[in-house]
Amino acid sequence: MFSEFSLDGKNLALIRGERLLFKGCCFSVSNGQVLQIQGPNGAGKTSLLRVICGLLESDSGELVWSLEKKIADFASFYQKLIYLGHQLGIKPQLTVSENIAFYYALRDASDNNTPKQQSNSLFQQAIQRVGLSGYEDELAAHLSQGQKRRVSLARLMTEKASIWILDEPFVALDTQGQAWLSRLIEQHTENGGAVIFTSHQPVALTTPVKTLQIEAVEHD
Ligand SMILES: Nc1ncnc2c1ncn2[C@@H]1O[C@H](COP(=O)(O)OP(=O)(O)OP(=O)(O)O)[C@@H](O)[C@H]1O
Repeated sequence: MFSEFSLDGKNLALIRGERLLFKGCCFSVSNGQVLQIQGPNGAGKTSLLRVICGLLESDSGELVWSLEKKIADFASFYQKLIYLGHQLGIKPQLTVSENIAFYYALRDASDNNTPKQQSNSLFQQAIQRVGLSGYEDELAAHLSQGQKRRVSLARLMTEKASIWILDEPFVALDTQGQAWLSRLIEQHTENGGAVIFTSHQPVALTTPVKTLQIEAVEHD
């Protein structure tokens, strides 16, 4: 379903403030693969995700994106990724329905090919799939942390991004929510997508998971 792509991180190093967070960081991700970034608090996992998304620049090393086996510029790749960070990106003053409708409106604004009626039925399915049926008219501000996380994760179903970049996506989810997210990730990779995520916990997936350990650099 997704065109052929790969992303290679080569010898990346990052300094934040005066502190060298990591160096010599290498990884590779392509269609159908899952990469879990692990490491202690403050090692630089979120920072690395931000480097991958182009929100931070590494101090050395490079990221090599390729599409259909050809080296691609970041702008072409940017269209293909979605980043869900620590901030959930939901609007507390809007209801669950309105938040999810907003994601679809964003998607439709950049995609004239999906008929509106199709979006509406996808929208109902999304609310059901994230397990928030019955909460459609609840203000997001009044939801629990896990329910807010579920609203945020609905974006994964609205976008057609091939690479999902997820910072601690399992945080606050209950057992059923974790199983649902695991299945969503598996389905995405079965369709040829890729997922890069951080988690302090091991995650059970049927898709093989590559791991990248970020070690805190020793400072004197
Ligand atoms: N804007 C900033 N300026 C300077 N240092 C920063 C900035 N943002 C983050 N840092 C520092 O970079 C380090 C790595 O932060 P980061 O959030 O990437 O770690 P992490 O591995 O994701 O941690 P955690 O497991 O706690 O989420 C931390 O020591 C943090 O204080």
